[in-house]
Amino acid sequence: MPAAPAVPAIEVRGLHKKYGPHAILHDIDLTVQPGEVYALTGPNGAGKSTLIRTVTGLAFPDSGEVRLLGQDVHTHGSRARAHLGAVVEAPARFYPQFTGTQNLRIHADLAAMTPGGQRPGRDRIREVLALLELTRMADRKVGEYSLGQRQRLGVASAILAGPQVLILDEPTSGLDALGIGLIHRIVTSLASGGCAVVLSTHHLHEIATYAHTVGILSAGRLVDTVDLRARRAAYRFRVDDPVGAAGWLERLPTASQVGTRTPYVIAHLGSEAQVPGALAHLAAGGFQVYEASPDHFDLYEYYRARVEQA
Ligand SMILES: Nc1ncnc2c1ncn2[C@@H]1O[C@H](COP(=O)(O)OP(=O)(O)OP(=O)(O)O)[C@@H](O)[C@H]1O
Repeated sequence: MPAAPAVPAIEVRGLHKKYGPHAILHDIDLTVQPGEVYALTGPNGAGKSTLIRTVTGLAFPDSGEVRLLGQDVHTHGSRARAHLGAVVEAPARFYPQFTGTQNLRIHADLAAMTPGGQRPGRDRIREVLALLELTRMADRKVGEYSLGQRQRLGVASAILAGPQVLILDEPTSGLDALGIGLIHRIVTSLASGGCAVVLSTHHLHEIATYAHTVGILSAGRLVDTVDLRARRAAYRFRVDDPVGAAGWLERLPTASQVGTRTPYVIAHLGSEAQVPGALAHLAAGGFQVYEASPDHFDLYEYYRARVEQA
């Protein structure tokens, strides 16, 4: 019997939202699968935070629906959010007179109240503080934290209960370069364990290296969804005869979407493991190959063109 299709981690269908007379989100559809890192980007005021607040159930749509792991977040909120970790305000709100550890204990108590929720213990609190490099600050009052430290504590609280869906509004704003790398590593590691991650960001160069999908929101519309994994599968070969080499590479079963950008022939190969086979194939066809490299996709240039067109 074929396996049942996996339930998407996040499913947004036909979402519309207005603030007063102003339409903010128009007909948004998006799906995020378990293990996927989905980056939401777009100009200031495009509606990213509004979309994130609506997806987490903090704001209500005028029409459309949002499901987290199959549960409607607006009609079955506590069940839908049982496996959700989120930071929807930057920086997240904490009690400034309590320490980082005490604030996380409060979050642990809240996690225990969700349906089927278990209270993360002291070891887990220590673990997430260490993961976010906050051990040194653990027993200091949050009122004494810097902006970046509060931002990291927000992510610590979001991952405390081991979420299956993690939603972060601009998690790297206010962080230094090492802090940004830290968030990326945490997100990547959670996703490889099956957690679906949605994050909003303006940092295109960074997300281009690790997000799987990028949604471009412009004036409340999701104008494009870019599959970065497919884009990363392209390789380019500098050859003596790009047009002839393109015709020849098309015969290679592992090559697809073959094209030329003189002096290169470009092909999607699925993975790096296929590069030696492609080189051998080109050599067998009598083509001189001077250089082979990944054909990097310039997300920034793509984004700029897409937003200007929208
Ligand atoms: N509570 C509110 N009441 C009325 N209008 C709002 C409210 N929240 C947001 N808006 C409007 O909705 C639009 C989208 O705002 P939103 O904060 O979602 O954008 P954003 O893409 O997150 O922007 P940024 O990149 O600047 O953070 C803006 O025009 C904003 O003025």
